[in-house]
Amino acid sequence: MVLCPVIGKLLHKRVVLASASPRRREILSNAGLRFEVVPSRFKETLDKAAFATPYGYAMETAKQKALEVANRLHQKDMRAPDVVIGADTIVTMGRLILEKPVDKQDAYRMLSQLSGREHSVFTGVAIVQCYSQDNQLDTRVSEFYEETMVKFSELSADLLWEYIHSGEPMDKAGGYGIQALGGMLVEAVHGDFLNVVGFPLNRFCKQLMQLYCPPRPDDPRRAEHDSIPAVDTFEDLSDVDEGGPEPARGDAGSRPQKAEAGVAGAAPAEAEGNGTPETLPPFPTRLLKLINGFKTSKALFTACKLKVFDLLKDGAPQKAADIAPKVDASVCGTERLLDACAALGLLEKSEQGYSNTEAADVYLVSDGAYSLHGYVAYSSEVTWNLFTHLEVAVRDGTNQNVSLLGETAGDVFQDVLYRSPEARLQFMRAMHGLTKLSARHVPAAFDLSGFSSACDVGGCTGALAQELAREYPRLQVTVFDLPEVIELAAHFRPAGPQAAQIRFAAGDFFRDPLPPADLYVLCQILHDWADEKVHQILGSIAQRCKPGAGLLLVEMLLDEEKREARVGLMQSLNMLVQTGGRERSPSEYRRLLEPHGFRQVQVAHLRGILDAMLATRVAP
Ligand SMILES: C[S@@+](CC[C@H](N)C(=O)[O-])C[C@H]1O[C@@H](n2cnc3c(N)ncnc32)[C@H](O)[C@@H]1O
Repeated sequence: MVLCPVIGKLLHKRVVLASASPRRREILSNAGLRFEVVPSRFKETLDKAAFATPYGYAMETAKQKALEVANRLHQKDMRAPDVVIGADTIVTMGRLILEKPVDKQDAYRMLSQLSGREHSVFTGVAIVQCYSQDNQLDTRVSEFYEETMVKFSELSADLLWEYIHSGEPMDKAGGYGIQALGGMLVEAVHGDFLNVVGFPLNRFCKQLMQLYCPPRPDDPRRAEHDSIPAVDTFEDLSDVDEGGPEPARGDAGSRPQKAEAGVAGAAPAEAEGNGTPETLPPFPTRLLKLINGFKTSKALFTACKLKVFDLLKDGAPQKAADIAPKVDASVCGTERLLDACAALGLLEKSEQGYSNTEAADVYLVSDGAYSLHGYVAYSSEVTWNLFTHLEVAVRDGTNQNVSLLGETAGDVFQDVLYRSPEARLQFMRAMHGLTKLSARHVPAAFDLSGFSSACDVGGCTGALAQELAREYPRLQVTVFDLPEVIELAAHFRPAGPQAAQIRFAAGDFFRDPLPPADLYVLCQILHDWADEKVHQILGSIAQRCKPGAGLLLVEMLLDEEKREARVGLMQSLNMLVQTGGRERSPSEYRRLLEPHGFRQVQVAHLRGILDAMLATRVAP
């Protein structure tokens, strides 16, 4: 039986408790919550002196514990749990914070301080709601604390030592466990008993309710049901607003002292001056994140440019002062950049210094098999600059290469992206890293085993060709691209057995005949061009195709209403500023394909950022 209906509704979600505490596990299981236990690896090393209040420290520790688990699970599974719960319990005497004793002497010191006196037990709790979109983890953190006053009897030294030798104090904040032998030390408890055990269940349920079904200010049931309303007052558990937790706001009405509690949704407040209740809008967490998003990108770009991740690869942690001279930067600037990277989950920070996260080791070092370093460099040096002209691009509907280069830009590839061998190689590195990662599910999206030869038109470094060859060992793939690209493609040739299946051919798909094949592939080609040029490319392919030939399109597919495919819609803006092309929906592609005899279109929405469509050439 589940008394709190919110807990009942959480049964359909993946809930994770980021704590190894058997007591917390028991309290939450007894409440009917179903969850996995993934103990946090966050080290409880926050500087207590940096917090104005002890409960501020407990809440922050709880939050960091939960976020560490959310990030880890997201990185591991590329899918976050729905909710991660973190908690941290501390015992305080005045401003002194007592955590777990480090040894028996420490336990004795703590317990004798508590003897005959009243102390506070605070548990900070963080409820982290996770949203994975486009492989990005988005979190909404709601946090609160509960305080319980506990009074100990006068305790003799003998009694304390006897208790300490029982072994019970060692893993418990303040050195005692109220639910077991330690209960004998306690004379009085004022407040939530379970909070002292380690988890304030009652307050947790209230917080869940505020998160998932915030009461409307004019709802009469609000007054009748202080904490647990009847089931029918619950709305859908899906997000009720785009705003995040409301910081520094007290619970409406009852307990204003718990000012840090995060509250999603509007809460009534007194309008200044006239005492009229008004509704405060939810705190715009996501909006602020959007406003500040460019800072995040640039911090990552800068760390890559300085080769911070290369420096830390597979090595011992290093301090900012050691890293700064090696990357030719100031210590104060380096420290801030490293802290920012740690906060973004790109680095780990410990007492020994900074080290790479697993993701940084795989994706952000410059020489890894799955490195995105080239894509980061291109984003920082080309895309970033073009986006500074987004307003003009939007006003004029044109790409901004002229603004960037300060001269008349002709063909986007031949005159702009390939204006120098360095620029060309930079673009190719960017494409290679991104395509190798994002096109890996493409070969298995459809059964292509009936085809014996493929031509990857505009195949660049052969990143997709390598994947196709791996999946279909009998397939021969020709990578067709401009001569200047083919010239540099050797930098990217695979060493494995697929190498023999892949050959490279130079040419211009607007002018030259394409190599023969029974499957033509266009990966991130059509999005570079406006419809007129797309028809030229498709016309040229159709000319070479016999009935039954296949055409595999690999692109970011937009949803038909152009509402949801956030990464694709951003990419469509990107195509506007960079090439004048666009991303399209499946039906827009169908309309382009049909006049060229490509029918029976199948669509596969793949994991990652690219999708695929397979069309068959029918008899004219
Ligand atoms: C956006 S990239 C895509 C590369 C590759 N298909 C991938 O997904 O990684 C566009 C490719 O089209 C090639 N390209 C552009 N214009 C071309 C032309 N006229 N003839 C042949 N290839 C061309 C470029 O050199 C580049 O490799």
